[in-house]
Amino acid sequence: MALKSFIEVHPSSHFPIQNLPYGVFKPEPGSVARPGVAIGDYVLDLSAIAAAGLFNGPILNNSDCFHEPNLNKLLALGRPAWKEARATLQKLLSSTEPSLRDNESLRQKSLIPLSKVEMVLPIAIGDYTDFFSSLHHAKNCGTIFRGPQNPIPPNWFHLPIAYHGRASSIVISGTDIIRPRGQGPPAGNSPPPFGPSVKLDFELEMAAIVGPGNELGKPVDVNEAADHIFGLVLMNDWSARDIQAWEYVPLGPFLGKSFGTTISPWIVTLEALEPFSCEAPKQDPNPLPYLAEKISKNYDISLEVQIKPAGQDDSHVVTKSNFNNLYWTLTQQLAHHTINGCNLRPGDLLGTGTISGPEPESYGCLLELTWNGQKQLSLNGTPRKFLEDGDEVIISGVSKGNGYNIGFGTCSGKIVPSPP
Ligand SMILES: O=C(O)/C=C/C(=O)CC(=O)CC(=O)O
Ligand SMILES: [Ca+2]
Ligand SMILES: [Mg+2]
Repeated sequence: MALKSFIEVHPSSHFPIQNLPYGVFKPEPGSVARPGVAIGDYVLDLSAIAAAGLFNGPILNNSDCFHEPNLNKLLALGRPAWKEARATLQKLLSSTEPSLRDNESLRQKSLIPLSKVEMVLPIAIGDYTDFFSSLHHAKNCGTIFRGPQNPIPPNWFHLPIAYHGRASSIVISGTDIIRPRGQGPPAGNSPPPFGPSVKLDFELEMAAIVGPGNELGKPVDVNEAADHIFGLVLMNDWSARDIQAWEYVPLGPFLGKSFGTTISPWIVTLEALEPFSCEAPKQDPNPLPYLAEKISKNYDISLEVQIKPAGQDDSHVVTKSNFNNLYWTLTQQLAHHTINGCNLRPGDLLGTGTISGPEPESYGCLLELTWNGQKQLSLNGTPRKFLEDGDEVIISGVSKGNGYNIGFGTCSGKIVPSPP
């Protein structure tokens, strides 16, 4: 029989007992942030569970990792600790286990309606890297910028391309995004125009949260890389296409990306996603040995982006994609990142890159959906080429199982005007 919680969970919920994603929350404004897992319409306060002595397995029984304002300590402990925490929590929340179910005062203390809490960034992010791992996205961008002859750079099929992003401007879902100002490409011999970006875009991405990481100088083997990934979040790599187009040759994205990146509050663990793992696309040419993995895994996660245009009450679906569109796997990304000896640390964030599928309805950003503004989308009659002030972008993600969902909730942000 399927695992069931004593807490009633609607079949459409993203957060059944099979999921138990980790976040960090404040029960009320001004209170101390603490780790929790989502279950149905509630968050279970893990600091209260730890204080009650209910993390009683061999690794976690004396750990203070659930009394931290972020998950970094838990991430550093690695997969054996993550498995123990999951087993403890699934047992504690199951319909047949009395220790929390029948303890009214602990239930009152530890189960808080999601509608009441404030979610904060679940991790302290030291470093953020953003990959470029969807072939469809790479091909579309290359065609737009360089024409259809050779859209994909020759290195693309040999290594997962990435740039170093900016960790300081990563924000939690719900945070407003201030339209960046900057230089755009000049017309003819004129000086570059300066002002609020006129080509503000979203990018549909997911990101891996790094676990223990590696010592400087000691690369992670691709076949062991999964043990360094705690889980995944949804990510929006907001991009100012005009700023980016003018600045990114020769050193890559800079101010066109670093003004804001939004992540969803709940980290869905690789354990919870395991029933949705699937074979990654066959790679041709074969990757070099350090990137050749015994098991090449993707995940079947349906992704969707909606835009709620300024002044409207309804949001409109602009694209539907799937995580399994990625060519380079998470484990290849992580192994490649460390192959030169670079060290990853607990809480580092590795963005997948924009996840575009093969069909125009599955493109992961407005650059592709409007072909760099050559076409426009109709949001129930409202035209859009790029984002306008007041527009809200809402990403959602879910894996649909037999009778339950493993969901990510949403990752949203609203554009507010540049400062005067
Ligand atoms: O192929 C190019 O020259 C440019 C590609 C992009 O602009 C894509 C991009 O913004 C990178 C990303 O997905 O973050
Ligand atoms: Ca990106
Ligand atoms: Mg960005």
